[in-house]
Amino acid sequence: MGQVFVLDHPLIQHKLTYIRDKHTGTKEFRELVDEVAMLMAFEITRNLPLQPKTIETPVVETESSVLAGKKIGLVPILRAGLGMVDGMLKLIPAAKVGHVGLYRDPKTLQPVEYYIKLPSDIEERELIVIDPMLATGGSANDAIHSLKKRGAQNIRLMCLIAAPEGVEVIKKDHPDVDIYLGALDEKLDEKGYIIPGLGDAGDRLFGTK
Ligand SMILES: O=P(O)(O)OC[C@H]1O[C@H](OP(=O)(O)OP(=O)(O)O)[C@H](O)[C@@H]1O
Ligand SMILES: O=c1cc[nH]c(=O)[nH]1
Ligand SMILES: [Mg+2]
Repeated sequence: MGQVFVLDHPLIQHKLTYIRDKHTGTKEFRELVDEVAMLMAFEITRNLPLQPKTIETPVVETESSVLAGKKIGLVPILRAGLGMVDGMLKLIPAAKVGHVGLYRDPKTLQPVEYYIKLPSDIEERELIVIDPMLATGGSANDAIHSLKKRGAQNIRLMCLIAAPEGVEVIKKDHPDVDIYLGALDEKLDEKGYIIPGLGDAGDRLFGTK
């Protein structure tokens, strides 16, 4: 069964408060999402494998450690997932980036896929699907299905905020996928928005309405 990790580092929680605040404008919202994505990348890479490397310090030869070169792929769900890419690349600069374009139909709440472009070697990569919001779970669920259909073997999901409903959908349909969250909120409202949430992540990132 997939595990759910709420990354409760104080810096993440502090920044999330201002991300949620409706008085935070587009520029600051975008900067905060970028910073939180970087902090979450720090937590999510905690178990990356290391390999020994012999080096010389100015004083003595010693055996130290370097990353073992695990191949990582970031897969933002368009649009709002784009806001988290640069922050993650600051810590994982060698990652390749695939894109899945999906929007949620406002009436049916069903995801509609309109674009997909992935690194050619996704089956060898550890993929991290990124989206600020996991609401009904339909979008992330669909994105993960698309990746698996194309050969992905190893997938994790990282979101700023999730509703319990969305988490349950991913746990049920993709028990192999671990979920990393900045916060697990209370519920969805009748329009499928996360309560308390942050509103519409894409609109707040890009200044649209
Ligand atoms: O879990 P769900 O119920 O599927 O909802 C979550 C999705 O909704 C938002 O995208 P949106 O459809 O607003 O597209 P956008 O990023 O282009 O604004 C969000 O970024 C997720 O992708
Ligand atoms: O609360 C929500 C739910 C879906 N998409 C968003 O951007 N926000
Ligand atoms: Mg949106």
